[in-house]
Formats: sequence, structure tokens, C-alpha cells
Amino acid sequence: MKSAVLVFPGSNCDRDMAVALETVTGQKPHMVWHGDSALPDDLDIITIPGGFSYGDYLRSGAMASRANIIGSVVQAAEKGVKILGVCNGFQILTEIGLLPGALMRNENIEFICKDVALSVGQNRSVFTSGYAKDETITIPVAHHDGNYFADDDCLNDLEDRDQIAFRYTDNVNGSVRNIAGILNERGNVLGMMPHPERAIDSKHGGSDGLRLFESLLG
Ligand SMILES: NC(=O)CC[C@H](N)C(=O)O
Repeated sequence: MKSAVLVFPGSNCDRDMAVALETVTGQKPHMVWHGDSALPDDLDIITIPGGFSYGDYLRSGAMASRANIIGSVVQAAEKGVKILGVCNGFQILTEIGLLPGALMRNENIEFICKDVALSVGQNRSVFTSGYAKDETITIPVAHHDGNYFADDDCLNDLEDRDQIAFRYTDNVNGSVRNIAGILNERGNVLGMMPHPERAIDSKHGGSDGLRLFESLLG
């Protein structure tokens, strides 16, 4: 499986993502610099890692969404290539418009860094097939802008189309309807605030993130 990790100034989870991808695929991912305009050919998955791209200036993810490489990412998404955005990657995906809604400042205005329990909203996607629906898993979060918002019409559509991938069992950041991660309508783009790449080995304190990466192998 051919994979890539986008790297922006301020990304800080790109190496963790690379390790997770190599662990499950046996192949090193391509590390793609934000200033490039082309992606490697025939990618199966593009990941947008966590961090503080461009220092989170303007809004988290806003500047990264205008980077050179993004045009190719949008084209790949339209072709059906799998795109996984974690934390800052989720923020970037909403800023690009590949996923609906926005990530606002956490309700308590604090940076939250801890393990959280998630309920698996659906297991019919290429990202979630390794889980059972409604299973509770533990994955760490580390963010100040994780408070997901979308209007009621959008939220009802997300629910009706089974696009809610993960929900917090205890709402840590104020997200509407406890949303921690969503899919696009086609199911090839996932954005999530928790970090599955930080939970792929029991030595990390948990390995519930591993099945997300294994799901990608089909
Ligand atoms: N770990 C991360 O990706 C941090 C995301 C983001 N910049 C925030 O703090 O909200």
C-alpha cells in the first residue's frame, strides 16, 4: 500500500504518522512537503498529521488549507484516494472544505491532552471496519481547537448518511453531538481530533488506534 504524509511548518505528528503507516503496511510512506505541488503517483492513502501548521495563525488549519500541495490533495480525494486527517489534519480538511463544519476553541479554553473514550459510530468505512459499531475505544487527544461545530441541517445529514465515525463518550471539548470524527459522504475522507497514531502499541499505553490503520489494508 502506497502512502504519504503531508508535512507543514509546525507539523509535529508527522513522524508518529509515518511510524504507524510503516507498521501496518511494511513500507515507508512518502513524506510530502507542503510547498510541493505534485503528489507521488498511485497513492492509496494520504495522511494529514497533527500539529500547529503555520503556528495556528489566523485559525488552526486556515493557512495550510491554501498550501501549494492542497490542489493535488483535493484532486486525489475526488478520485477516491483515502485521506486521513488527524487533529490539525482534521482542522485542515474542514478549512479546505473536504469535510463540513469547523473546529473551534475548546469550550473550557484550555489545551486538553489526555486519553479519552470514544464510541465507534459506524464500522462500514475503510477506516473503521476493524471496530465493532458502538464499541468503546481509548485514544489520546491533544488540542486547543477541537470543539466541532456544524449547523443542525448539516449534523442531521451527517447522521442520516452514517458519516459520524467517532463520538466522545464524555464530551471533553464542547463538540456538538459529541462528535470526535466524521467521514465525507463517499467515505474516503476521515477527519478526527483524537490521535490513533499515538495508540498503536501497548507501550504507548494503548493500541486501540492500530485497528484504524489495519482497516486501511482492506
Ligand atoms: N495535536 C494537534 O494536532 C494540535 C492541533 C491544533 N493545532 C490545536 O491545538 O488545536
